[in-house]
Amino acid sequence: MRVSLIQLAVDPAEPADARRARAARLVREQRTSDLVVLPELWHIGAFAYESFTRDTETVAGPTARAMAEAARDAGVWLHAGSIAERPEPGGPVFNTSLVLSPAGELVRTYRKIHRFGFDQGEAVLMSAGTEIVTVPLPETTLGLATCYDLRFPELFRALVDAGAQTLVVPAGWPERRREHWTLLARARAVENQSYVLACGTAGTHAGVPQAGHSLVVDPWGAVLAEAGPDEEVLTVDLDPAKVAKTREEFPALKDRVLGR
Ligand SMILES: NC(=O)CCC(=O)C(=O)O
Repeated sequence: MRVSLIQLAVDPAEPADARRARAARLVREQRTSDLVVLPELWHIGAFAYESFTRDTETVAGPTARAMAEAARDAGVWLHAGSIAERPEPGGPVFNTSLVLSPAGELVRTYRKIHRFGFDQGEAVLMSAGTEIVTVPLPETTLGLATCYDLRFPELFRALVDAGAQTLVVPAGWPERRREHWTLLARARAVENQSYVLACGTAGTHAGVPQAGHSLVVDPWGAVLAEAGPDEEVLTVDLDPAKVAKTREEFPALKDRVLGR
């Protein structure tokens, strides 16, 4: 199973429509992949708080439409990262991930459960999701999480209990906490004996330099590929059978005592 993580640069000087067109072009270039992943809130920037309630969309809006066409043209499963979703005019805004099929259909959405910012930014401007979301693909079952969610192991355990084998984490993670990003991505892979596809952004927006360093981690915790700081596409061939093999050969998940 071939996966491509598109570590997109988010530059405030680039209009959102131009970035959508560029992201769509990059998705179309991944036609040899089975699954393509984009980062969190790439249409506005994960730290561009002033955009959170201003530049909102629905799941039928311009980002979703551009991504549906790109997924269909490339014939790939597409985790299109997340958008600032406002389902109803004047209603709450969610940080919502979109998963599209190779036919360009929106098959699942995930609303980020843990909002970042303590008492500012996302934590006050957006509403929290409540639903654990998995997506069965032909080769693996995805478990969905977003950025700050990476710090909450109980979410990932719940995803594994719901059948997840490949944990997908779009993010807009800052450079100043890059060590946490790589450490936590590997920890979530090891403790859940799952692949982790962690896809961040590049560049600087809202004055916050982004970490880049997207990574693909295998169920044993080995980093199969890691990006640098700039815009880059990481393409990796995964062996979906490795999840069951790892869980069978080192059955730590079966030894759980609490929370079963
Ligand atoms: N967009 C985010 O969720 C940022 C998370 C973050 O900066 C951190 O957990 O550290």
